[in-house]
Amino acid sequence: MENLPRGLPAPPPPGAAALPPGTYAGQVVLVTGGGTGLGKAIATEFARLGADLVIASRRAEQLEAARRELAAVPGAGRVAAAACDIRDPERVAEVFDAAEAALGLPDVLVNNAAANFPSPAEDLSPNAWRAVVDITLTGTWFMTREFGRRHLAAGTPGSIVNIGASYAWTGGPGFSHSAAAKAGVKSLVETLAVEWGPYGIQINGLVPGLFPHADMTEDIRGGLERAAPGARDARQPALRVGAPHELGWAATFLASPYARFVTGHTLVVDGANWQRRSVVAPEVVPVREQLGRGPFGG
Ligand SMILES: CCCCCCCCCCCCCC(=O)SCCNC(=O)CCNC(=O)[C@H](O)C(C)(C)COP(=O)(O)OP(=O)(O)OC[C@H]1O[C@@H](n2cnc3c(N)ncnc32)[C@H](O)[C@@H]1OP(=O)(O)O
Ligand SMILES: NC(=O)c1ccc[n+]([C@@H]2O[C@H](COP(=O)([O-])OP(=O)(O)OC[C@H]3O[C@@H](n4cnc5c(N)ncnc54)[C@H](OP(=O)(O)O)[C@@H]3O)[C@@H](O)[C@H]2O)c1
Repeated sequence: MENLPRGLPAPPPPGAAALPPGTYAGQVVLVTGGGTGLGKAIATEFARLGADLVIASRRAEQLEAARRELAAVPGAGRVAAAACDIRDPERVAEVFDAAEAALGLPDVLVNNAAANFPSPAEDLSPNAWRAVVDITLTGTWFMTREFGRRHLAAGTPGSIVNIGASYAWTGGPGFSHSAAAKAGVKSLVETLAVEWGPYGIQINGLVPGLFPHADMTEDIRGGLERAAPGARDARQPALRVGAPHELGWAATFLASPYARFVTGHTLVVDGANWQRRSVVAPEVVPVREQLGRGPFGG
């Protein structure tokens, strides 16, 4: 038989559950950025397993639409939406107050919200840098801090999943702000797993590879189109990109009772794309050129 490359098999279809039904019944799960893209896919898998959900991000209208969708997932518990800019620690505390009053202190926090746009490093204004680092790293810290303090005060266990990116290890040409912030997010996982483990708080990272979805920002979509026009599957060792529900399965596993001894770990779900380095890698194309920018200062 011919040994043709076929890539990694497709996952089971959306709607299948990776854990026993009701794994999260009676548990409250808070997902930042749970109204769009991968955050919504992650929230969907928690809903399918019976969780009560809180989704939080800035745009109330889009959150409300997602809230309705999530409430309709078979097996879902109650679903609440909270408009929140995670850069604002007071608003973050209010969201936890409201969640506690309505559903109970979240047992699981998924720090999924992040900000990103491609740019040559030398073009970034101080404010552009701050916007990305403040949302991705500092916002993640504000959410984590609030969650940790409340569990420490109550003497209850909890589980945190931080969504990362593989350029936390490799660096991210064209994404200097986001790569630096994601490296900080990964470092928080490693620090807090040790610091809060004695109090029963588990924290892991979860890194998506390339997971295209309908909510991708125009900037990211445009960068992707320029860098990888057409056949994206062929550019992955798996010969396919990720399906958002696959990431949801990984998140529900990491925060579940079946992964209680896994902490301080970052799981990469990318079909080994980030390992694809070689001394004869493809020709170097400067970031300015990849982004269709003219000479700096020109
Ligand atoms: C090399 C390329 C390869 C491509 C391959 C793709 C691979 C894909 C990999 C997949 C990885 C996927 C990973 C993911 O998907 S991560 C998730 C991506 N999703 C988001 O980022 C959603 C949220 N994003 C936002 O709200 C906004 O984009 C930002 C982050 C801006 C925050 O909004 P906020 O309302 O807080 O801020 P602001 O509007 O007041 O702006 C603040 C400052 O920022 C400057 N600013 C804003 N935009 C740009 C810009 N485009 N170029 C240069 N600068 C820009 C702006 O001028 C201002 O600076 P100044 O004027 O005051 O100085
Ligand atoms: N898609 C991929 O291929 C990929 C690859 C690697 C890593 N990731 C990571 O996966 C996660 C989700 O990304 P995505 O692709 O699903 O992108 P997305 O749809 O653009 O999601 C970003 C979410 O974060 C929320 N958000 C942004 N700024 C916020 C703020 N200040 N306060 C509260 N919420 C905020 C956004 O909602 P509002 O705008 O309403 O606030 C949005 O729901 C991110 O951590 C990203 O870095 C994605």
